[in-house]
Amino acid sequence: MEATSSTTLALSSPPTAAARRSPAKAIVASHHLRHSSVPALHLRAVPGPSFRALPSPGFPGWRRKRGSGLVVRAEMFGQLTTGLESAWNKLRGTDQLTKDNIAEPMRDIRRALLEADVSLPVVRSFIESVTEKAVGTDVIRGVKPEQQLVKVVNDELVQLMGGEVSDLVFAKTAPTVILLAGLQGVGKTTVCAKLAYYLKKMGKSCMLIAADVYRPAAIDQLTILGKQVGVPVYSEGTEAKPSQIAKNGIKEAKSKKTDVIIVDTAGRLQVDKAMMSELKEVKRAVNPTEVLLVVDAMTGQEAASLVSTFNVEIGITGAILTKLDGDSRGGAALSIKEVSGKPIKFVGRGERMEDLEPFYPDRMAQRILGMGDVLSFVEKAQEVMRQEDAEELQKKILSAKFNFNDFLKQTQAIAQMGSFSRIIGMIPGMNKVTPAQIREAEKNLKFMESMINVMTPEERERPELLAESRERRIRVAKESGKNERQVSQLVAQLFRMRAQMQKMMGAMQGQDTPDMEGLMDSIKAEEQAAAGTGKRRRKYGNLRRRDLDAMRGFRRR
Ligand SMILES: Nc1nc2c(ncn2[C@@H]2O[C@H](COP(=O)(O)OP(=O)(O)OP(=O)(O)O)[C@@H](O)[C@H]2O)c(=O)[nH]1
Repeated sequence: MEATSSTTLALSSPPTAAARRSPAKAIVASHHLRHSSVPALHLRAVPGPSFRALPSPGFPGWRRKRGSGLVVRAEMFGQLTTGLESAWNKLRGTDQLTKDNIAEPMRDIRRALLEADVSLPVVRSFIESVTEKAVGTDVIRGVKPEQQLVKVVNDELVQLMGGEVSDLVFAKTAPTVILLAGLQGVGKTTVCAKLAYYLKKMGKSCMLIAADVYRPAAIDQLTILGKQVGVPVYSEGTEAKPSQIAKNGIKEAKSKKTDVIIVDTAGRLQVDKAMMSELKEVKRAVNPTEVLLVVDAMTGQEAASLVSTFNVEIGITGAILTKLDGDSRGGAALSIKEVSGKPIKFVGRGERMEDLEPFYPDRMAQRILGMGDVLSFVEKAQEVMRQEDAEELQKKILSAKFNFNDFLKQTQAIAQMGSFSRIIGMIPGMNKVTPAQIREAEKNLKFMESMINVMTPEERERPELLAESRERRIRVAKESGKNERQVSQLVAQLFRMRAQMQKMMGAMQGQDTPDMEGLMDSIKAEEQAAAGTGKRRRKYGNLRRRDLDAMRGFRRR
């Protein structure tokens, strides 16, 4: 038995004689960004009776130790993890992520991905989007640039692998038919049984259909594995046509009210016409809910183009990636979704029946980076920052200090989140806003920004300066190409926002009981009264006067 402890460990060089006598001494915990620039080999230390021979890229020989009481296994995608690490190391001592200082780490990431056999177009678009996001990321207090880059890379890796976990789809009315395809030796027959075992644990009854008639041993193998997991296997030997076997098998499964039927099909050494047309025929005969292509992780980006080819030829719903426990470099896991558009639904991580699990892009990304702790630290820091920002804003509103910087920050935050129109559409009750109104709102935002941009830092900080000084307003108007009245309106608008926000915050905090009705009435009246109507003129006839009143009112505070 293995894997009771799963601490990720690293050796910075092949073990010395002393280290071989005591492997534990040679192991350095890697739960933090390491300083070493020496490529580290990722190992998983698990208690066990022997020291198993395991893949050791770059350090042949030393893994043959036996009887040490320690089982050491290469961590998945260890080489890729190591390659990425040199990227983080290059950012040490910097205090920000910039286009310049990120160039070299991005080259390391690019190299690491290519060495991991990720397809070139995928690498290119990945690098582009990580660069763009990393440079545009706000600095979070307490978070180092290298940690921030880890987080950006993690998020992009998750997206690259499909974002969400792609669940198995079940037919609305049973049985669900799963058709498995794949080249010879990829682990298809084994996956049939593993999947049945997995579904059985979910409480589903299963049946396996042996439709691989070209390799008699495959039928025997499936029968044995079926027995092992306690699932019936339907077979008709090697004489019948695969499509007919599958049809008959489904009939039998239906009579037994089986929930899920898994059809094992023949594998070939390479994609050929005969294979594709036979698969098409079986697919037509069984009308499957899922068609899953089993691919071998060791074949790297080749696996991704296979998924693409099968999808074009027969139409598939997803892939199952086997042999991830081996010395695979990660190219398949990282390329499949992006290259083929089809998700990886399961991964095989060993030969045992329980070694099949759903594919979780986020867990996979974390395994690749080997930095779960850094990621959660950055996430927490982001959360704290959001909270601090909100608290800061709240304080400012309550003490009537909401200024033009805050105003700008808010509008820019909206811009960052996407176009104004999309944001408006998301606000409940706001979806009746017409496109013309949205365009108008966007224009207004730009209009206001142009005035704020020419204010001095002091004026932005203390809008009272503008309220009190006509010269300042005239200057802002001149520099922004607007007129004095427009600047006065903007200043008055900020004071009105302060008043409204303060009243609402006060109400939320139970500090006073503002005249909410009056406030809402006045907002509604302003919205309803169309510009230039008699009602609007009566109520807001002297807009300049009202603006000045607002400023005076707040100057007294
Ligand atoms: N290490 C490891 N071995 C696996 C995994 N899945 C399958 N295998 C092994 O790969 C070998 C081939 O598996 P099969 O299931 O016979 O492959 P197949 O695709 O059905 O092969 P054909 O019937 O010839 O098309 C077997 O020795 C399996 O035990 C896995 O996830 N990890």
